Amino acid sequence: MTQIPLVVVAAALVDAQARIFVQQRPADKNMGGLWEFPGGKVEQDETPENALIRELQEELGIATETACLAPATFSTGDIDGRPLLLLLYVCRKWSGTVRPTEAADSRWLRSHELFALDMPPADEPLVAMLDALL
Ligand SMILES: Nc1nc2c([nH]c(=O)n2[C@@H]2O[C@H](COP(=O)(O)OP(=O)(O)OP(=O)(O)O)[C@@H](O)[C@H]2O)c(=O)[nH]1
Repeated sequence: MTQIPLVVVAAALVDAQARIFVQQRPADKNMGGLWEFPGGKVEQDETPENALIRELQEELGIATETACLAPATFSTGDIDGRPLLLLLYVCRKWSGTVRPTEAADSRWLRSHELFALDMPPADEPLVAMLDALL
């Protein structure tokens, strides 16, 4: 049976030094310990951009808006047997200070440094594309 993909949105926050924010998933979560871009699942009746704005507020305490979210690339994969569609946006403008609320750890890294991180399989093509883009 064909399943509707789970849509997950994520942001590459890029600072003035061209560093990208990544955070480590808590050990007790699905894919715990892996590094990822902030974001999460798009809920019913949410646009992808509104979902990402909400997740950035919840996870990092920052505010941004749709006009500051540039669609960058996407990848596909699966989560527990369900197809995954992972949408990555680049965001260079937000208000507030990035303060992770849920992450086990976090870092600001140059794009080439992301290759050394242990990330979910669906993030690998995103990292390669980001490195080419930035
Ligand atoms: N945020 C985020 N999730 C990712 C990335 N790559 C990737 O495979 N995922 C997967 O996409 C799913 C996102 O779910 P989540 O648990 O972070 O989302 P959420 O905040 O809505 O979760 P909740 O159900 O705990 O409220 C996870 O299974 C996660 O492992 C990524 O770069 N960022």
